[in-house]
Amino acid sequence: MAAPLTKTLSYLVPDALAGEVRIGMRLSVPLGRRRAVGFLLELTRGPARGLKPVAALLDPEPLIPETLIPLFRRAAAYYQHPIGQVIATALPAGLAGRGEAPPVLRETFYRPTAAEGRPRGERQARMLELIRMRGEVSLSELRQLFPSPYPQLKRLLEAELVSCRTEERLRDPFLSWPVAPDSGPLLTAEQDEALKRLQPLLEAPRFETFLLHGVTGSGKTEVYLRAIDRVVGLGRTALVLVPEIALTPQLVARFRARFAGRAEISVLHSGLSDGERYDAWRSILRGRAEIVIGARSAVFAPLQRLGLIVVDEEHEASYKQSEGFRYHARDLALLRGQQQRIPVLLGSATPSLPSYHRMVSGQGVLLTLRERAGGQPLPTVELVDMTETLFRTLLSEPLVGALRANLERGEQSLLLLNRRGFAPYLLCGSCGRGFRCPNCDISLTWHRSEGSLRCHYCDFGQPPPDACPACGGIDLDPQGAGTERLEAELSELFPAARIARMDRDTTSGKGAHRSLVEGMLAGRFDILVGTQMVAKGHDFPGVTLVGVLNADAPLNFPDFRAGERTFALLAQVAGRAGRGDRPGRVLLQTFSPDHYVFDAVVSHDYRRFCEAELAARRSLGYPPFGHLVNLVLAGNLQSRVEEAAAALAARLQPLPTGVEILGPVPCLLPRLRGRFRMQILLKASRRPPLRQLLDRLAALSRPVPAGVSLAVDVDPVDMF
Ligand SMILES: Nc1ncnc2c1ncn2[C@@H]1O[C@H](COP(=O)(O)OP(=O)(O)OP(=O)(O)O)[C@@H](O)[C@H]1O
Ligand SMILES: [Zn+2]
Repeated sequence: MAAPLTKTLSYLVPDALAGEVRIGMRLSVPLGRRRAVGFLLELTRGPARGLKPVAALLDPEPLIPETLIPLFRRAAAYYQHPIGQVIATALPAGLAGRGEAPPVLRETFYRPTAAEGRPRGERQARMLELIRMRGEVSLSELRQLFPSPYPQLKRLLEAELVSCRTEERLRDPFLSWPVAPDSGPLLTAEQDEALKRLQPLLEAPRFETFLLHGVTGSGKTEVYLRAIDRVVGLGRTALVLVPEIALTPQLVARFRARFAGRAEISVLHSGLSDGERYDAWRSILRGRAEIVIGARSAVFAPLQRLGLIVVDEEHEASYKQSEGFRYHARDLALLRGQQQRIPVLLGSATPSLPSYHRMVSGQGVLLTLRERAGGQPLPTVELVDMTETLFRTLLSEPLVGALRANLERGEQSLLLLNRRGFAPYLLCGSCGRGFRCPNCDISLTWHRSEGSLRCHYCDFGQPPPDACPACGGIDLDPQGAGTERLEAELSELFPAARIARMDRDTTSGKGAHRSLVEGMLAGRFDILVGTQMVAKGHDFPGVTLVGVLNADAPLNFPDFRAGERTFALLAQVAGRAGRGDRPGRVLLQTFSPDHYVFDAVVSHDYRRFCEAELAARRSLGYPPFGHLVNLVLAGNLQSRVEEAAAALAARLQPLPTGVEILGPVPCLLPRLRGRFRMQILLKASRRPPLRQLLDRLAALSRPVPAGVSLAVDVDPVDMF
């Protein structure tokens, strides 16, 4: 059911529907006194006693392929989430609700007929000219160029100067990035070797996990392309998961260029409307797309005859959904591979510790690319010790010098400061009062160009007051720096430089991110400033200098993964340097140059970092050596949430042997969007006792009182 029920329900199929009903269809069924949407997961024969009849079938054909049903079942059980809501997450929006599918779009196309002649009206004549010139023009385009074109079109049709045809339109706006077909470079020896290892499983699929660990710029994408080419050539389909599709225009373009005219690619991205998602789902289901590229939820794409799943940048935290159904797409990709008996290829320059650990403990095949594809060296990485520079300079002298030299040589630079806005705080110069979000109780960030104080968690915003509400003082001081301030400072330092900024604020508009990428590729910018977005996957051959402003900032995050995350971020951003003909240089500004993370980044030694980090995790029993489940309670009344957390912790006793309970304690963000939050962290070295405890939790009637919500986060990734 598309309802928060943990169990599945049985209904009777009335004789009238028996001929048409099939697994994977949506049904309208009675639930209590109302009607609800259900998903048909299983058909059995048996006694009908006590069963209510199905009211209607909502789909003429199954909407869910049978192969996905075991995935939904396992995911629901593993993440302790109602199966109906699991399915609802997978399906295009709207289909789990009242059952109304978005209308199928039809598009009309106009073509010239053989008839010669010129219509009388000026508008008609211009339309006809366009249609003749182009051979065929769609109604939607005509509507854009000629508002309300219908009367003229009608006359053109009547005069038999044009003809028209209508077809079902599958909407895909991602198809506009221009591509030139390409057949791919000669493989490097390492790429070739990796493909040889993959080959047998592409030909005769069975489940296996491959981890492609390739240094930045080693050409992992090329390995995916060749592997998929093989899969498609054998008549099977492939699924490619990427962390965030809107930030991956280059990868998508490479796929489209390579498969142009040979295989249909369906791109599932966040810019799709509900209708477009529905179209994409249907076209995949009907086998019209051989290759599907998409973010997290694409792991459920209804591909048939699947032959390979690729998970690019598999270390990315965005593969984990952080609310509702809290699944991890990489883990579900592995599960799907196992269920459908096909290989799964994980790729990254900085693989996650769990994936790396799987390989070294023999649960998969490690494929390594040690060299960059064009033979370029990895960039040199240098530390700038900020404890030795003057207090409060944002840009150190060495970094300014390197930027200047790069500008003089006409080479591009990229700067990372992982904080958007102008300044993280605005403080009253007289009394020191700051401004906090009324909903989340954290400091508001000063966005100068927007003229507002903004919360980065709930997006609350307010204009800054003219005077301090506490003391009436009028000089409010921005403290610290974000990307907006960095951009401003750079423009003062280098007035002639062409500077662009890439962060959530500058890329929210349609096509904005893409035009920044295109601008960098075309050499229209000298310096690109941004948050971690600039570190992701870009292949800008012109960039020779990378600078990181607060390289140690993420180390201070109170999370056992802080080291792993910092390493990944720094290694990834460093890897943007020197990908073209000229060598790259990286400067990391840090207040703690002695931290072991920096050794690993400077020496590009991923393995040594992993070994050290794994040893630490092992001694503390953290993943991948232990398993975590976070229970997050939230509500409007603090005392209620506290009491509920204490009561729940008590009800979990006695704990199965091997399970530890940490808390209840307030969450790292004790208030978020106006709700108070407490967490109970469960930790175990083995899964079975943890599972046993979760089953007990699921069986509790009313685990939390009214007014308090409970979220179960299995394998949490962000514990804020
Ligand atoms: N065999 C090859 N010969 C020459 N160039 C290649 C070859 N394979 C890939 N390349 C080029 O090398 C560059 C880097 O490739 P790609 O972007 O796939 O690297 P990557 O491994 O994904 O890097 P990162 O993890 O840093 O994003 C691209 O410009 C690509 O076209
Ligand atoms: Zn807030």
